[in-house]
Amino acid sequence: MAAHTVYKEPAPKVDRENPLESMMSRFNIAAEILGLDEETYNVLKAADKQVIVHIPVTMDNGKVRVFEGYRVIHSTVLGPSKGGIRYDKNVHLDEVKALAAWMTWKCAVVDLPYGGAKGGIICEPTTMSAGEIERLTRGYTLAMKDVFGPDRDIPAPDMGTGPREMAWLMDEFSKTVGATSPAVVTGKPLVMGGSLGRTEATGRGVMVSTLAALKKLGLDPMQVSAAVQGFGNVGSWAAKLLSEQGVKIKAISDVSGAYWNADGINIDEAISYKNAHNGRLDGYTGAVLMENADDLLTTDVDVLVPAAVEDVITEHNAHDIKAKLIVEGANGPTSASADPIINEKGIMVVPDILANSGGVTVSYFEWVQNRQGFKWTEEMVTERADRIMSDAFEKVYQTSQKYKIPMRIAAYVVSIDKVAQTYKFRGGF
Ligand SMILES: NC(=O)c1ccc[n+]([C@@H]2O[C@H](COP(=O)([O-])OP(=O)(O)OC[C@H]3O[C@@H](n4cnc5c(N)ncnc54)[C@H](O)[C@@H]3O)[C@@H](O)[C@H]2O)c1
Repeated sequence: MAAHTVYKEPAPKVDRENPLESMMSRFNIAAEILGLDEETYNVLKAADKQVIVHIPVTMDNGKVRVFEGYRVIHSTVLGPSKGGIRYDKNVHLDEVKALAAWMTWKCAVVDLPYGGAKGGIICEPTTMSAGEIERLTRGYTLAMKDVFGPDRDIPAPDMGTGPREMAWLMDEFSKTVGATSPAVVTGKPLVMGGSLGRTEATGRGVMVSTLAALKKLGLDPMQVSAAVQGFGNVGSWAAKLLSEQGVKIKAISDVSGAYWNADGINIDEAISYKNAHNGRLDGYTGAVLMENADDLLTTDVDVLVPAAVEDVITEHNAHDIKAKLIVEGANGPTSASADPIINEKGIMVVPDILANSGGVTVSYFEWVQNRQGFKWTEEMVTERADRIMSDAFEKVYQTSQKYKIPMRIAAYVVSIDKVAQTYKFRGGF
């Protein structure tokens, strides 16, 4: 059976579990459960297209620097591909490939008519001027003009990029095709076709899926405590919305450290503090600074929300986790090697491809609004996104019950099954 195929890829440059291998090991388990035939397995495991470009940019000192950029289209079986663009010095093709495949599964699990893609440029945006970043973004867009398109491939922000870069991308693409094309990219500024509700969408989806999971576990949100790792867009919104539902947030963290308060942290206060201090919690006095920030992950709470970076829950600390529920706000916060330990302990995991899919769902709404030429109200966005998240959670949960498998594998089963069935209908060569 094809699912046993050994999958070999070059090791990534970074010193952590290869994200592509992590993704493939879960993909393989789900493929085996589904009894995926060899043809479909081989089609779905490989990226459709990998584009590597070299972008010459005139730097402020007058010299030309050449940057390497990628766009990986993993699949367009369900529709045009969708996925963010990352600007970071550690971007490497393997990671982009893994992230592109994750986008395929993420879009499929929430039933969006999208395939998966991801892009990236090896650069250090924090050391570049706005002008240099603009020229880089426009150069990348021009280089990708035949890849991007509202019906082909729709980028969005990721690490190191935001509404500003998406505005430049939209403008450059529009000039290239000779027509205003807002639907070519999502995550745009609100004034130029961005969607209401996008900022909080991922954190909101984390909250909705946490409540759905607590219900299955028979736990009352008013009686449970939580720890949230990462206090950026996803972490701070998840913490705020969960605390509004009565969950006691006992610990939060960011790059400055982890902060603990047994009586519950006042999240609105912590967000105001962060906003007034350059986006960081350094010196926050509403909670005690924990000696070791990593202890947040193993602290005594009911719910753990990793919402910062990849590979923080590993075979080394999974044994010590006390939470009954993990809701993955971040992409890939749990190494594949930790999965068996977590399953053994009976911890329920709402996996990343389900828990943080609220973001891409509202990106999809942005694309729909751009194509409709009609702006939805915030209530419309929220109500529709919440329904999509609840339905997706229920489908994954029912699949986990049916096959007696963990939620993570169930999410892959739901996604792969949808893409595989569609592939069969569309047909190969
Ligand atoms: N923003 C979205 O809509 C969205 C959607 C889906 C998935 N995600 C994923 O969620 C995660 C967070 O994204 P974001 O948009 O909130 O990023 P962000 O840059 O807004 O925030 C990241 C936060 O994590 C903190 N952090 C970084 N390293 C840390 C560490 N080692 N320990 C504790 N905290 C640390 C930072 O200080 C910051 O508070 C990423 O994995 C991202 O891919 C984001």
